[in-house]
Amino acid sequence: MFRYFTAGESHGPELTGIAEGIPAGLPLTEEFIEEHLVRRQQGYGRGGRMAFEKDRAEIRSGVRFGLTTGAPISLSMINRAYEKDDSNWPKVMAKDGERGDVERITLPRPGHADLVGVQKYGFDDIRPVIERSSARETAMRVACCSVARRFLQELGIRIGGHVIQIGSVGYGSWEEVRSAADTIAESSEGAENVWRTADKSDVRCLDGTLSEQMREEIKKRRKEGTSLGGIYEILVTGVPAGLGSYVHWDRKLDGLLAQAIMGTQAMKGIEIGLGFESGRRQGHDVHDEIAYADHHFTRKTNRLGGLEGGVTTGMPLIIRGVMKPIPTMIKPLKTADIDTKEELDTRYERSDVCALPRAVVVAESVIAPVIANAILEKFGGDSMDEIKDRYPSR
Ligand SMILES: Cc1cc2nc3c(=O)[nH]c(=O)nc-3n(C[C@H](O)[C@H](O)[C@H](O)COP(=O)(O)O)c2cc1C
Ligand SMILES: C=C(O[C@@H]1CC(C(=O)O)=C[C@@H](OP(=O)(O)O)[C@H]1O)C(=O)O
Repeated sequence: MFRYFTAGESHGPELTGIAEGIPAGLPLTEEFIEEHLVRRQQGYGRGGRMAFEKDRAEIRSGVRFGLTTGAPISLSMINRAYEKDDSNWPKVMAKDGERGDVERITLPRPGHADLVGVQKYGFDDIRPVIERSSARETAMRVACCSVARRFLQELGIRIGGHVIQIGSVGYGSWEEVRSAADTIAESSEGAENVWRTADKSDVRCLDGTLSEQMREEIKKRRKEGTSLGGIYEILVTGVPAGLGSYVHWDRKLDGLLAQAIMGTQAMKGIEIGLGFESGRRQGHDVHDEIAYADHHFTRKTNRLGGLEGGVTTGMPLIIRGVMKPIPTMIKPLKTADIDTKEELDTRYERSDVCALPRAVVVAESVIAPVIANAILEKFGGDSMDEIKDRYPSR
C-alpha cells in the first residue's frame, strides 16, 4: 500500500515528506517531481509568495541510481520565505526560547482555519494554525504524490486537469466541455496532453477565449479587493477496468477519490462524470450504453465518468472539484478579536486572489495515490517487473 505523510510549517525552514509503499525498480528523478512543483506555482491569480519560492524536492532516501529501492522515500523542500536575508521568520518560528516581542495574531479570517484551530487547540495566538493549515503544505503533497504519479505513468495511466469555471465565467454545458477535453485527451499523451498543451502561466483552460475572460474576471475582482474560487476538471486516461470495489463501502473508488479531493484545502465539493447534473436528467440521458469492440467492452458515452459500482469501467475517469474563494482578502470582513472579543475588520496579508490553476495540479496529484493503491491491491508485487507481469495489456 502506498502512503505518504507531510510535515512542516508554511514559514518554517522546510517541508518534509515520506512517500512509501512504491515497489522497487521504478525510475524516479528529482526533475520528474520538479516539473509538477513548477506547475503548481504558476497560473494567473497567484500571490507574491509564488514569485520567489523555487520549489524543488530533494530525494534523501529510497532511490538509488535513479530507481526506487522499495524503501520509504524521504523528501525535503526548503522554504525560501524563511531563508531570505531580510526574513523575520526564524524569530517568529523559533523552536525554543521565549516569545519576546514576536507579535500574536488575534484576528481570525472568516473562511480560513484560524478560529476553529484556536478553538480546537486552545491557542492564544493564531500563528500555529496559519502555519499548518496553509496550502503551502500542498507543495510537499504534490512532491509525495508525484511518486505515485510516476508509478501510474509507467503503466500508461496519465492525469491531466483544466479549469472550467472562475467566478461567473465558465463553460456552458457538460457536453461542451467533453467535446473539447476528450479530443485533447485522445492524443498519445492521454490526459497529460491537457496540461502539456496549455499555457502554464495562464488559467490552464481548454478554450483560449474563456481563459482570457477568466483572467479579466480575476483582474476585476482583485481590484475590488475580493477573491475568487471556481471549478476544475481532472481526467485520467489509460485506467484498466476492475479497479476499486462494489463489495465494501470503504473501498469504492469514487468514495476514495472524494476523500482525496475533499482532503485538500479550500475544496467544497466533488462530482464524478455528470455529477449533480445527473440528478436533473432522465436515465436514458445518463447511463452509458455498453458495446464490445477490439476484444474488450467499452461504453458508447462516458457520462458516469469511468466508474460504475465504485469500480473502474476502463473509460477515462472524469472528476470535478469546486474550490471556494480564497479567504484572505484586501477588502476586510468583520471578525471578532480572540482576546478582546471586540468586532473589528480583518487584516490583510499577502495572498493569492484565485488559486484555481494551482489547485488543478494539487487535485491531479492527490488522486494519483488512490489509483496507485487500487492497482497495488489488485495486481500486487514488490518490484515493477512483478507488477508489469501481472498488469493487463490493453
Ligand atoms: C493551491 C491553494 C492555494 C491557496 N492559497 C491561499 C492564499 O494565498 N490565501 C488564503 O487565505 N488561502 C489560500 N488557500 C486556501 C486555504 O488554504 C484554505 O481555505 C484554508 O486552509 C482553510 O481550509 P478549508 O478551506 O479546507 O476549510 C489556498 C488553497 C489552495 C489549494
Ligand atoms: C505558500 C503557498 O501558498 C500559500 C497558501 C496560503 C494559505 O493560506 O493557504 C497563503 C499564502 O502564503 P503566504 O502567507 O506565505 O503568502 C500562499 O502563498 C504555496 O502554495 O506554496
